[in-house]
Amino acid sequence: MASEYKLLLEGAQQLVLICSKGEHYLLQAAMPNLAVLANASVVIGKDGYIKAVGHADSIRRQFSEASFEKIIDCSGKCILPGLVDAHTHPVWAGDRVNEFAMKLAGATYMDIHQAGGGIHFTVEHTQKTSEEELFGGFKHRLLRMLRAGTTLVECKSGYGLNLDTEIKMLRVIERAKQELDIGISSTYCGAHSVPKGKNATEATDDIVNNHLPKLKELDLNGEIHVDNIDVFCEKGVFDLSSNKRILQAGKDIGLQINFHGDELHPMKSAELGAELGAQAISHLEEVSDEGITAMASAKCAAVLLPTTAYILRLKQPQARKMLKEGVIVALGSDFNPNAYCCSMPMVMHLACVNMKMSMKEALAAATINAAYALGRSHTHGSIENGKQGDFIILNSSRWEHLIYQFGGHQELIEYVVVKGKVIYKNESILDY
Ligand SMILES: N=CN[C@@H](CCC(=O)O)C(=O)O
Ligand SMILES: [Zn+2]
Repeated sequence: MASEYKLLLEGAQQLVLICSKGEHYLLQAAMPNLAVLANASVVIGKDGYIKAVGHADSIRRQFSEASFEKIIDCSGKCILPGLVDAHTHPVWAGDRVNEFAMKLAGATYMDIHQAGGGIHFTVEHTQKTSEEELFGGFKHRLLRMLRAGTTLVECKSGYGLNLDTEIKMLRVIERAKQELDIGISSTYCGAHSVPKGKNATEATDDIVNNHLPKLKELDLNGEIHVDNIDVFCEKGVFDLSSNKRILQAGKDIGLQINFHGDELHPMKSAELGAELGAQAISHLEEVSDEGITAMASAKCAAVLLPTTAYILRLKQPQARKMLKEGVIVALGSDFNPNAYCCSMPMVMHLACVNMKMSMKEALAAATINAAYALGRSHTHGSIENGKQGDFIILNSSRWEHLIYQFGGHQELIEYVVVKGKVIYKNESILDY
């Protein structure tokens, strides 16, 4: 094929496609057969999208006349799709390291929240921090995520609570979408907590009557585009009826419903999400059996967050039961000042050890299923013709090392590629 291409990834020991038939998600039954090719290559076009995937010999023959801007010799290495992080809170100011000490000493998440710490502390600091400074911190965190292999990440507002600060956070996220290579799905989470001076009903009224119309206006004039709407559905925060009003109003202006539910108390959030057509619900440590059934039939993804259950010593979400019942299980880091983890390899490791997922299940949950939770699995989450050319290349001959090595991704991830462009090359990796 005589033509010009952006990138050739050549002769990988393992090319982990995830899926190969255009699936938008994988259920448990399909996960043991995760698509993996041996001695394989990938071609990425000038537009950043995948043009060919196959055995190295066949790609070499097919593209013998073609020229490539860059060729990476992947012999002895593994290629995987870029990881997808389906849940983060990465825009904030103020340091909460002291709360870690409080939790180690026995304080619960709600003890700290009700004493004015937690989200309230971060809100106070985020409200008084400039947009420029917030962008600086956010950019630094996104680069950390990229180096850990994340190429698409969901990013929430929610440390503003008042309209001006929520818009400030969303502008910061929008700027990152324009200026950085990492893919972003942005989420309005103005109902992350009830702001001081208001009760939940007043806060709900403000969101429905003021925040959401403003978001619609900003979208229409091209200033900010938001993808998802989120609420913290929790006892003492926003109850089921406030959730219903806010989430439905968000859906009415075109946002995908993707919210926090059934985390600390059983709230029937899963049942509500299924009823409202939610794309995803996160946490679910306290989900009911009926909620699991409802999510499975509504094709509503469960975004499980192993760092939260670990740090807060919560009961683990029932990943095995959800998988068995046909729920689309995805993973997220929940990066936030409470759960300071930017690494999806670490998240997958915790999902395997603490939630009893297999490595194949964890990888599918951190790629195609996480992309599904963000409504992006037609472009992300697997290595297939026509999808965006996002990859990680491991200096290892078996992909499982990405999960098996506990906190070892710095030594393993040699390249991170977004849209066919090398965004990160780990110069400290030596070939032995
Ligand atoms: N549970 C609510 N929100 C976050 C925590 C946010 C914070 O503590 O700042 C979560 O998903 O874990
Ligand atoms: Zn969260």
